[in-house]
Amino acid sequence: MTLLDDTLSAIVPASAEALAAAEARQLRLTKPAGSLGRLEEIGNRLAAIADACPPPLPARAVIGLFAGDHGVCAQGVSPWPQEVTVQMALNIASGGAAINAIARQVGAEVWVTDVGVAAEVPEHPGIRARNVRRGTRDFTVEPALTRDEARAALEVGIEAANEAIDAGADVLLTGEMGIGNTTPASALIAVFSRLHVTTVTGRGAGADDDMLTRKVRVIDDALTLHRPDPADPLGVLAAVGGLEHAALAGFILGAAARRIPVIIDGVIAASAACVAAGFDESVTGYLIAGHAGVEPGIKAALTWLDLQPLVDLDLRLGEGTGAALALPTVQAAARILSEMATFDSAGVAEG
Ligand SMILES: O=C(O)c1ccc[n+]([C@@H]2O[C@H](COP(=O)([O-])O)[C@@H](O)[C@H]2O)c1
Ligand SMILES: Cc1cc2nc[nH]c2cc1C
Repeated sequence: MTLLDDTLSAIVPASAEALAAAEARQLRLTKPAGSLGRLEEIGNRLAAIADACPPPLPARAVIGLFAGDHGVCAQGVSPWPQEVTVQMALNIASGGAAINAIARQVGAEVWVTDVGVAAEVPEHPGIRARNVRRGTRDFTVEPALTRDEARAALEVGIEAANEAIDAGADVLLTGEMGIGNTTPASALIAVFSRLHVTTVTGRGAGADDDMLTRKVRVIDDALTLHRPDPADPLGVLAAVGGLEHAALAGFILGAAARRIPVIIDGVIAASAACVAAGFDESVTGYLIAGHAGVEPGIKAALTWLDLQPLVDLDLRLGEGTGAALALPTVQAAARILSEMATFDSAGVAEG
């Protein structure tokens, strides 16, 4: 058995009993029924994930941030040069990126992993060196990855989840950095959601009209060339995915196998969540969608996964920023279920 097989066999659906207990408890807390809106739904989801009502407070957060490069950049799908991936990975590892500022604010750790950066990444105490290959192949010409490479990258993500949880993390957040990675993200979302490429493709880190048109054509051509089968998620990843997309899918699977909630970030994370759900649809019960974002693929993917985003700040950065901003809301949802008095205990009359 491989780590991927072991992880998949450990995943069970989130608990329907704990969900029902949390729904019932919400009605006994000192507030009009339903008055905390979607916060109640998040709390109930946390109960189902942990199989406990009230759920434990998700106090120790680790953002698994995976960096990778993309052969498809040769087709002119990003306005940024590929070397920005390694430069930003180093910036994040040194604490100077947006995600570091937000993570400090919300009390989350950022774990940076090189799973597929094209350039040689200098040794850095803040970067976990797990490079599977130096960037994907250009998927307009050949599959981005072999199945073995895709599996290896998935397992890098599973290992990161296990290490974070073993170190005490009780909530995981997804982050990534990779110039060009919105192109494979849209390709993956098109495959799983069965929506047209134009519906799920956006401007990424700043594509103009011409570049957006090219991006759609490039993805369309690749899907025609490879005909990826959504029933074979490893094959889909290999055909049109990315190393960080694979690692993020593994990170999600690893969390679900350990019954730990995962807050997903933007379009890259949403595409990885589609891959993870392609392996086992019960994974969706362990997910919380951090934010709505600007990329159209996010909405398509979240609809496919039956998730609603928590915050909506017109973000289009990635790195895990939207997931990190959602963390305090998720923590508040858990506290509501565990710390509020009931009508009985507080002696408050019921309506
Ligand atoms: O998370 C998102 O929704 C998101 C939306 C647009 C851009 N990004 C980030 O921008 C980079 C990819 O953009 P691009 O245009 O090079 O494909 C990559 O580093 C992502 O982290 C991320
Ligand atoms: C500067 C820069 C920072 C990023 N962070 C995530 N994606 C990014 C893309 C660019 C270009």
